[in-house]
Amino acid sequence: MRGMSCTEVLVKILDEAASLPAYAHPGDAGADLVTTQDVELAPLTRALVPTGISIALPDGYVALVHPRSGLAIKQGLTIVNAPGTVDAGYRGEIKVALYNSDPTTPIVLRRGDRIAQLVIQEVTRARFIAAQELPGSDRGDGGFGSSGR
Ligand SMILES: O=c1ccn([C@H]2C[C@H](O)[C@@H](COP(=O)(O)OP(=O)(O)OP(=O)(O)O)O2)c(=O)[nH]1
Ligand SMILES: [Mg+2]
Repeated sequence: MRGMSCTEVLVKILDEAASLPAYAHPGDAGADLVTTQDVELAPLTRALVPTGISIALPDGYVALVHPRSGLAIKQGLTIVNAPGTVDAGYRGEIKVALYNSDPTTPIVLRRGDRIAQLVIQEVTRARFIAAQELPGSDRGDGGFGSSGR
């Protein structure tokens, strides 16, 4: 069986509460990110939360900031712009736009809590070419439920 490929990514730690993104299990796609701030999210509010790291991705890669499903299901914690896009050239601190989707219960996060996960992926860039006509396809312009439930 083919193993998962592995790419070196330089990480700068910016805060004492931060650490290298960590995979909980061998084979995991998502490496957990922590918050370096205490955060209290009132119901139906959002906040941009620092992770205490910046990274240098090789060209041709992207880091996607995904929610953690446990926090999402148990507390309603999600990410407004999920998945967040960290461009290869970005050298600033990675931040997470957290959202408390629960209508009644605040969410309390403590410095060092794992709040999101980073998925590293190879990407293709397009050379966009303006065209008057597009080649036909089986789907055509059907979408938005056109195939039925
Ligand atoms: O969840 C996220 C999303 C983005 N970023 C950082 C890295 C990314 O490279 C940069 C810009 O993100 P994006 O392109 O999504 O935001 P924008 O609103 O288009 O801003 P910009 O004009 O800076 O591209 O912000 C994060 O730290 N976390
Ligand atoms: Mg942008």
